[in-house]
Amino acid sequence: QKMSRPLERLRVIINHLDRHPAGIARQAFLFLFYYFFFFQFGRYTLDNDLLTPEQRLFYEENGFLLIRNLVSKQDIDRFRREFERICRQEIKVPGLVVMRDVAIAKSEFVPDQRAVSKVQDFQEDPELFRYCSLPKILKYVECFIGPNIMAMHTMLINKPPDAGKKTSRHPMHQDLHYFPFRPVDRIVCAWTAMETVNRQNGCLVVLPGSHKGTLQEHDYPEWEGGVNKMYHGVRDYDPEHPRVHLEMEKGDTVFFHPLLIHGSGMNQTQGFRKAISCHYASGDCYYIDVKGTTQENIEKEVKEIIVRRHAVGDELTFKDTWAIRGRLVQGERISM
Ligand SMILES: CC(C)CC(=O)SCCNC(=O)CCNC(=O)[C@H](O)C(C)(C)COP(=O)(O)OP(=O)(O)OC[C@H]1O[C@@H](n2cnc3c(N)ncnc32)[C@H](O)[C@@H]1OP(=O)(O)O
Ligand SMILES: Nc1ncnc2c1ncn2[C@@H]1O[C@H](COP(=O)(O)OP(=O)(O)OP(=O)(O)O)[C@@H](O)[C@H]1O
Ligand SMILES: O=C(O)CCC(=O)C(=O)O
Ligand SMILES: [Fe+2]
Ligand SMILES: [Mg+2]
Repeated sequence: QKMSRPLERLRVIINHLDRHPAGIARQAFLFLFYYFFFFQFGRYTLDNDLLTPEQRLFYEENGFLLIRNLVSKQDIDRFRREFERICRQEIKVPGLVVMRDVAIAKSEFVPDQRAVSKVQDFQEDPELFRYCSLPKILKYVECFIGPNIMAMHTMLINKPPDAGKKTSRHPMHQDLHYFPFRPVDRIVCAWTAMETVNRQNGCLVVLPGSHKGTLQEHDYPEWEGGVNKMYHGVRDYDPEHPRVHLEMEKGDTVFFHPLLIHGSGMNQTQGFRKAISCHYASGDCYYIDVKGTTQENIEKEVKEIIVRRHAVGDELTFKDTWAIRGRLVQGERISM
């Protein structure tokens, strides 16, 4: 990845000054350089002994960091077996949301993985939830959000072979759209490939640096073949914007900022592309009221589903739906 222009220029100046070591100008520039450097560093990452300066700078500039081979094959095989047991309905997990692709949602029911495009909210499944507490993952998460860590949202995505209507795509979006908590920089997603994930089977696609922008308005994209429930995309998406396809191998894990614009392409293979993910927030985060903001439309949809599923009324708030699912995995639960 390319470094930002201002940083690149500063690097050039510093190199130049190093060849002319005397003088006040050098001191002044060095001071400014390090001031700028730490200002940049402090925003999206925290002081830690794990990330190299290059990795830190990469996340600061791009809004994501890919760590190869982080989760072991054995762990991933165990997650896969647990997922298959859920699909075969051998176990029932309280609170679990099972979603079928919109293209097959109304077709005949078959209890195997072909019917399931993702499961969400597996916090009550000890085997799958092990993913969220893996020390290898938490060590990285701490670099972004600090030592108090809540697992807020859990998901195993089983992107199905596209049924011909491109419904297997996930539109470009910012995950913050779904979250009524802040501050934004103390939230991070860990997303681990459970097998080779490439352009063919619909890898993640990201817009590097988009995390420096603000939360955009989201809506259903106007896709002829249909869109999955709650798969909102950024409104006025510009398909010409430079994108990066994140091709990953089994166990590779990407950490990304909740404002990073990302999505995933269509699955053009016959396999079910699997990934497991968790969104973490600091235990010191706080809930916000999304009334009057761009997030009002997703709040409304979530409430409608909750009311249908649990036959409750207005007493359960958007905030409550998150507080109930959140689980502390390290440190203290302060205000979440
Ligand atoms: C950062 C992170 C938070 C980002 C995200 O998670 S983005 C995606 C967010 N998505 C979600 O939260 C998934 C929400 N999905 C669900 O809650 C469920 O899968 C439901 C859509 C409610 C379906 O639940 P289910 O138990 O299958 O209920 P039913 O079979 O009775 O179906 C109820 C009505 O929903 C329809 N439906 C089912 N699956 C989908 C689908 N994939 N896309 C669009 N519509 C769908 C289904 O046809 C039925 O419609 P009607 O017969 O009522 O017209
Ligand atoms: N109108 C749109 N609104 C939001 N997101 C979109 C829109 N069109 C495409 N996307 C998203 O852009 C990303 C890339 O899509 P897609 O895989 O179709 O393109 P691609 O990378 O050119 O594919 P391929 O690798 O097959 O050439 C996906 O996340 C997709 O959902
Ligand atoms: O695995 C994918 O396709 C991406 C899913 C995603 O970004 C999300 O659910 O928020
Ligand atoms: Fe996402
Ligand atoms: Mg594609």
